[in-house]
Amino acid sequence: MTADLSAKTIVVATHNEGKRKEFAELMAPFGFSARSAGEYGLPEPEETGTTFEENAFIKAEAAAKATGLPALSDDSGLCIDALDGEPGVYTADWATQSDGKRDFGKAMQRAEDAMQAKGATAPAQRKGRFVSVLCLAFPDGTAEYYRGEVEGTLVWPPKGERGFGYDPVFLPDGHARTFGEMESQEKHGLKADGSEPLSHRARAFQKFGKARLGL
Ligand SMILES: O=c1[nH]c(=O)c2ncn([C@@H]3O[C@H](COP(=O)(O)OP(=O)(O)OP(=O)(O)O)[C@@H](O)[C@H]3O)c2[nH]1
Ligand SMILES: [Mg+2]
Repeated sequence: MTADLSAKTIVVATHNEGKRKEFAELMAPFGFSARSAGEYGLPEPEETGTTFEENAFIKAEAAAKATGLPALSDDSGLCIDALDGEPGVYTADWATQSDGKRDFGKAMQRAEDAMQAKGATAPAQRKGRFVSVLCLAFPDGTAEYYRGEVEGTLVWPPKGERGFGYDPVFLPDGHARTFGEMESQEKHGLKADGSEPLSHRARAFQKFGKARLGL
């Protein structure tokens, strides 16, 4: 297969239901059939990279090779300035328990405790960003990357029941509500006027859409 998307089928190389839902909503207007790696029964590859790009490539390449289809992955995380960028690529690991299940209540508490230990109590000392790197990989081994970031402040206690992961403690700059309090369209919907969307993943997806989907 050549490195194009003319077949209008793409594997969403994720096992995270929250991401799968966001990608399905983002891709629907472009007429793409988007099935996730989980739906293809693919195993979750080990993310051994030390950068978002390396891990995004591991996931997309594995899915493209296994299915013979173009695959789009997302490697993302929360980088907190007071913690020298942690948890960063280890954002999911901070939530992973000894039984392999994820507990984001505990992960948010761990981030909070780490900030408290650094004396980061004032909002200005609690800045951070969500980062998303998308990798589009083809069965022929070629790959390309799209990065999106959103700046914000870490708040405590968590607020809101929507979204996933650390959304309830992330207050994006210029907004009065956390990601956890926002409707999905407000968090990651593309804007009709083409202006920049809000979430890190939507910002990366907008770049992917401009390069590949005729956005
Ligand atoms: O509150 C959040 N709002 C978001 O918008 C968001 N995007 C990513 N994350 C968290 O960052 C880690 C990524 O790890 P990650 O890229 O390895 O993904 P994952 O392991 O969940 O799925 P997969 O795509 O690898 O299969 C995971 O802990 C996610 O919960 C977010 N948290
Ligand atoms: Mg992962």
